[in-house]
Amino acid sequence: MVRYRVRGGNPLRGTAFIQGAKNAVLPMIGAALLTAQGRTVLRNVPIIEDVRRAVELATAVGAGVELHESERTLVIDASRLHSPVLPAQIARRFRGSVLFTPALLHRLGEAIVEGVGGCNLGSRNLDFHYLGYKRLGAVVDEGETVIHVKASGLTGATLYLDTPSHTGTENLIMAAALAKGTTVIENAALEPEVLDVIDMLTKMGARISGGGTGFITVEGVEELHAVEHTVMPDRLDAGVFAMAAAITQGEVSLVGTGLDLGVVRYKLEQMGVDFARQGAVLQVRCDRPLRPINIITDTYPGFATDLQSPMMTVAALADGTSYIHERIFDGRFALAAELNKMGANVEVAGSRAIVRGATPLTGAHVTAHDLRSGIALVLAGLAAKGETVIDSGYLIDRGHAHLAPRMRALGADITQEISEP
Ligand SMILES: CC(=O)N[C@H]1[C@@H](OP(=O)(O)OP(=O)(O)OC[C@H]2O[C@@H](n3ccc(=O)[nH]c3=O)[C@H](O)[C@@H]2O)O[C@H](CO)[C@@H](O)[C@@H]1O
Ligand SMILES: C=C(OP(=O)(O)O)C(=O)O
Repeated sequence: MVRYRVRGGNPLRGTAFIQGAKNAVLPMIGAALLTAQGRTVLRNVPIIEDVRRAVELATAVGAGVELHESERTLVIDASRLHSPVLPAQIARRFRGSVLFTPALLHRLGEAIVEGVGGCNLGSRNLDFHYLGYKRLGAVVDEGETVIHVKASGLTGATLYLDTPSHTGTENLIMAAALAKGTTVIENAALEPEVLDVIDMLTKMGARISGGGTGFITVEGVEELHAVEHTVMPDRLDAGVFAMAAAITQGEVSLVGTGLDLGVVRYKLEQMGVDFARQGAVLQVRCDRPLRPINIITDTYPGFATDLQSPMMTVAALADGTSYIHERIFDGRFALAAELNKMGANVEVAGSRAIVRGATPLTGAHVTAHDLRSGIALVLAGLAAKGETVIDSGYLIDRGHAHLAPRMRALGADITQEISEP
């Protein structure tokens, strides 16, 4: 049992070190399993619970994995994969487990998926993944709980995604990388993390073009080799630290090479937050009352759904009425009721939320329902009067590394408590 305890009121000041991206490192661990040739080294690995689960899962299928925590480095030897089973007790704890399927298919001719976890955000289908594998020549047997994918070799095909699924795109690229012939993926995801995965696969010897255009072409190759790759910075972690500076009327320098906050920066600027790029450092400060905002979540380069919850907290502290339209997931407003316990005024109607601010927030006992609602409650706690206790903190640790010490270094009063269940 993990619980966060936050006492609000301190402005955050100092330097925040942004971690490597969760949504890039997980497919990269999957990609490392595609090759039997040598050992893969991943640098700038975020030490988050999802990475620990991915290490357990890679070990369960036969990879030798060393996680060097203080060096933030993973060394993966996938030369001796022996089990096609993604065991339920590990796979159901994180979404990234779905990204192991292509490697098992190529290396062992089958993948037995006993479950896929991830944030509880309403429907999270995987039909694009399985339809894509079928088009490439796999046989997919979708049982009640277990999915069995089999293939004695994949062949390139034209694939189309109804919506540009993030992990769907990554999985189909990995499946196509070692297929015979050419695969075209239409309506592919444009997220920077997908492009980082393409970079790594290209270094491994894959032939991929069109990344970032929505139309990806993959020319299958015979084999891939192990490489060293540095995981890109986590723009969601960076967004959270920028918001923490904004709501506490603080000033924080974000350190993480090449950070681009895109639309999140522009939205925060509209709310009155100042950003200044100083070479490789992005400085964020706020010394005025926040203005309300309208947000519509979308796939990249739209406003990331994963920052919608933290932004709801910021909106609750802004002076006026903000409107949020969630367009990616049909169940991503569990935060509203928790924020309302703290004094916010959030009204939800279907996929839209109206946030009437600014209401003073008061510490309360609240629950994280998913990773991003959890971190949004941490933000609320930083701005609230008194103490906020956030339960189900494991969900926060799925995606944010060393959260309490990194925030304490900026002056926040936050502790993480771990107890036996
Ligand atoms: C590990 C990882 O990278 N997770 C990210 C990834 O999740 P994930 O890759 O699961 O998200 P997707 O982009 O696939 O899903 C987006 C939407 O498409 C729908 N869909 C998706 C696939 C499919 O086969 N059929 C289908 O209908 C889903 O139900 C959902 O409504 O992208 C999400 C959207 O940016 C982020 O919130 C997650 O942090
Ligand atoms: C939805 C998220 O993650 P996952 O896809 O890993 O559940 C998230 O990071 O907010």
